[in-house]
Amino acid sequence: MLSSLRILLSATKCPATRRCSGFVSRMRYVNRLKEDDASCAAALQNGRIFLFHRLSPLLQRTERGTFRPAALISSDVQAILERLGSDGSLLRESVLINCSEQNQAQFCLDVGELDQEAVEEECEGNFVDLRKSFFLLSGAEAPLVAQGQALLRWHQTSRFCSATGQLTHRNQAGSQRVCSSSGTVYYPKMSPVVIVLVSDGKRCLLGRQSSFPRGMYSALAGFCDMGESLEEALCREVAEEVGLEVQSISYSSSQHWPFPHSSFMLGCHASVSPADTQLDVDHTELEDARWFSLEEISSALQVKTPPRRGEPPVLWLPPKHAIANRLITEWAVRQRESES
Ligand SMILES: NC(=O)c1ccc[n+]([C@@H]2O[C@H](COP(=O)([O-])OP(=O)(O)OC[C@H]3O[C@@H](n4cnc5c(N)ncnc54)[C@H](O)[C@@H]3O)[C@@H](O)[C@H]2O)c1
Ligand SMILES: [Mg+2]
Repeated sequence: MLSSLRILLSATKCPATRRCSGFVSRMRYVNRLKEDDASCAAALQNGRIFLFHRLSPLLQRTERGTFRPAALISSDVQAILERLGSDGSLLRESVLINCSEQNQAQFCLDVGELDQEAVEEECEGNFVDLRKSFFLLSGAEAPLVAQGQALLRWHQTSRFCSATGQLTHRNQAGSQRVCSSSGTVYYPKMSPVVIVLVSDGKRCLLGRQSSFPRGMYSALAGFCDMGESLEEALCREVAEEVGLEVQSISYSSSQHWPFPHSSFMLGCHASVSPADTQLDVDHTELEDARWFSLEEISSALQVKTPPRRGEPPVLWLPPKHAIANRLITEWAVRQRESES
């Protein structure tokens, strides 16, 4: 069946082509910080720090009433830590995220050992659960916070070598951990996940798990099994979850997703024959799956905030930064074009 699949690759913009100036030197700088502890320690002194408390990012409200992640100056964080009774070594546990377009190294730090309210007061912000943050932040900021949280989570759950049981030690950037006994090097891990928007040419297919908020539907997704290609995983997941065989696949884009423990989401579109759209939903995986018309999707894309408790249920979709939203939006645009 796979050999008959049509696989179309879309030309996706490289991040470097968005703004050419300085991209190469910034990336080389970040790479150097990962490899050279002394350079990274120096960069930390002049860097920006994104604070987390038990993996929830610190957000500040802007004058316009929107939210942004607090990017604090390193020396300010040091002063705050000292005022709150930390011995000062905590700052060195910061983990390198990236480098801003202003050439400032960006780090994340979890201050979960300090009193949450005291830090919030000092920093004039609030620690907000990451999932909630995703609905509050802009497109550029959410991935940064997600990356920071994923790195911090990895460090918090990788303190011991899984082969020897001995402690592991991180480098200054936090880009790797090394077993103190065997020298085995560990790098942050992601699980590949395929996410697919299936269409029958007129409608698109969305599903919901019982754990989703009321009324929310998303594209079908599933973890890739060991040894599988992206296409094989996609066909298997669609077959398992809704009992359909896809005919063609086109790649859209990818995304790092911090839930449940860092996934690498590979986003695709797929089509099924209009003559073969009868769903056979596996209810152990999905509470529901349905075909939605362009009209239904267009109005769901307009829903900006989830319905409140007591309000009538409406279809709503994952937030803008979620690749599911992108796939659904892409489908709606193409569908409008083909129907006009
Ligand atoms: N960013 C987005 O737009 C978006 C949208 C939908 C789903 N997702 C993510 O995709 C992920 C996968 O979707 P799903 O839950 O439908 O997957 P799924 O259909 O593969 O079902 C999940 C089950 O797969 C098993 N599993 C196999 N390998 C696993 C691994 N490496 N880690 C965890 N569980 C594994 C577990 O039993 C788990 O309960 C979810 O965690 C979700 O956060 C992201
Ligand atoms: Mg699934």
